[in-house]
Amino acid sequence: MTRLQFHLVAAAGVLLLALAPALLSPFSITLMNFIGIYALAVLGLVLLSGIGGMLSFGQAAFVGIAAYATAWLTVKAGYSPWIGLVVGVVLTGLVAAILGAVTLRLGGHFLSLSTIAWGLATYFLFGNVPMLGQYNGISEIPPISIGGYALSSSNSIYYLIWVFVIVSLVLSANLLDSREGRAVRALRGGQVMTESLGINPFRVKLITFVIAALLSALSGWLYAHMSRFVSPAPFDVSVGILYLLMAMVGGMAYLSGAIVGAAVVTLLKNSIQDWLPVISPGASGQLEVIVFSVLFILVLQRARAGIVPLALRWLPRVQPTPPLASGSLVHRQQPERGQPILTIAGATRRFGGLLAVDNVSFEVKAGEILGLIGPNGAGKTTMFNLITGALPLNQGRISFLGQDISRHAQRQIARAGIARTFQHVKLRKTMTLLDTVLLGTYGRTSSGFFAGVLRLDRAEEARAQAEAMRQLQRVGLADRAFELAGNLPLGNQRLLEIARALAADPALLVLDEPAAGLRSAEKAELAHLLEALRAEGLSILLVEHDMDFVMGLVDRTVVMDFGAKLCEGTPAVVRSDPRVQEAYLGGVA
Ligand SMILES: Nc1ncnc2c1ncn2[C@@H]1O[C@H](COP(=O)(O)OP(=O)(O)OP(=O)(O)O)[C@@H](O)[C@H]1O
Repeated sequence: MTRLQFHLVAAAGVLLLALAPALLSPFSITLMNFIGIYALAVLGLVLLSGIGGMLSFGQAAFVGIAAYATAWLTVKAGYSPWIGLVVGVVLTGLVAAILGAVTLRLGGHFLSLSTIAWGLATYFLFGNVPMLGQYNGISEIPPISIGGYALSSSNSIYYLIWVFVIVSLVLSANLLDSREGRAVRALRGGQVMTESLGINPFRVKLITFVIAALLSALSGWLYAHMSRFVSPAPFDVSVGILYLLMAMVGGMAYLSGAIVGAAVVTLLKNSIQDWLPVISPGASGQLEVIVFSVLFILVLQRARAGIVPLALRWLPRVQPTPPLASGSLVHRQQPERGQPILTIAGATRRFGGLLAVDNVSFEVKAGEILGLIGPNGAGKTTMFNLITGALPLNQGRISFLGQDISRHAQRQIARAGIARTFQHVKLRKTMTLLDTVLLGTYGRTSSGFFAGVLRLDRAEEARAQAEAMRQLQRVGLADRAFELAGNLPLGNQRLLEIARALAADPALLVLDEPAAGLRSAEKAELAHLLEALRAEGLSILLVEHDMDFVMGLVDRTVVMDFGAKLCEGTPAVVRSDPRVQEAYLGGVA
């Protein structure tokens, strides 16, 4: 399907939505209103949990904060619902920023557990504060008015709800297709990967968390003025779980999954409410919970990815948008060949009583490939982690381009010009090759969330895309730019990681066992690429096990054993050193 056809289909969908009030019964429109209101909250959850990887059970609390804020302001203080919208959104954003700042550093399921805690706390707060009507809630909330026209009927508020849904969907899609959106998509790759790209994962998580809360706030505002009544029950943690179910049914990783999931679960809930009283009069409330619990488990077991990816398999693929590709990002002036660029002086790292790196000193010079080798447990990986900032030094000093980086965080080191790859490839499998390499340009570009959402970033994005295409060409993967990273064989995935690292325009490339797991043809291709990069003036530090690969490629080698530096020199010198033969080569030379 071409882009034009896709836009025509989308326009037809919007037209159908616009005609719905003329075609459907008022009851169906009320259901559609609920679907739209749920979809807004679920859209936030998709961004937060499905795409950003932060599982939240507490999204209903944010819906509630905005709903109560507008209810109180309009009923008790007599303000317009539009003031209620502004205050509701600001208040929800503030609460989310504070909660996020406190909880988002928690790893793994501790974050999810904390979302349950504040979900419950908010529910009890609503139910116990006399000003908020306690468990009776606040009633007689006025309808929203536009230019003196009150949106008091289902049909009239319908348009407002769906305008909010469509605008939020489009803006969220814009975000995901921008510099910061790619950072959100990278979060699931873990802290070490995101930091290695110069991204501050905590900041990205916090902003995503606030955006998700703001979408919930819009949902809460519309809910309050559509229902004209708020009470604690619709903002309970169980509703937060229902939102999660909607996201999972629709497709957690897809923005459109929010609408599909909200629609399927709302329609199902409605039909359950029709037939459960017939099966079991008097117990339908409890049975509904059981039916949804069973559904949740079934979805987890059978269709974890949701409906949207299933449907996408049958629908024609939309042609990828051609890269914007114009102009170029600023390139760094590479240091003069032969100048020391990385100096390690007396680096020491202990793990308890074990000296993993023991007073190691060496230099990497501009334009050379330096190999760091040693037998298993010699301390190479620890040394690698010290250089890239993944581990702090106990003693010693590391300087890069004359700057002391010993105490720098990983992302500062990345931004200073050291780009790395990983022994176990760290790629987001569902990102295209182009997007993967674009991630590498993060530290060289500056468009923020706001610019991304409003598409004010296109000029910079065009330069970044041109750069990403150039790096893909450099590693020989340009013709596969729109394929998914997960579909590549391991050898190509390693090349892709190198392209991503090169997109950061580093002065030093550090590679962690790049030949591990590669077939000999792939190794030859990799060696050829590294030689070409050296010829262009790039400096490379290679931590590698594969002796043939290292010795045929590097200018100099540093050998480590038992945490200490054993010797250093050209491959010929190192090969003939008896200490090395004894410790590592076992007489191979
Ligand atoms: N996080 C850690 N906690 C405790 N000990 C560690 C830790 N990381 C590494 N070590 C120990 O430090 C020593 C050096 O390990 P390191 O992984 O740096 O060696 P290596 O040369 O990279 O080995 P390999 O080639 O097997 O990866 C080993 O004895 C290892 O068990």
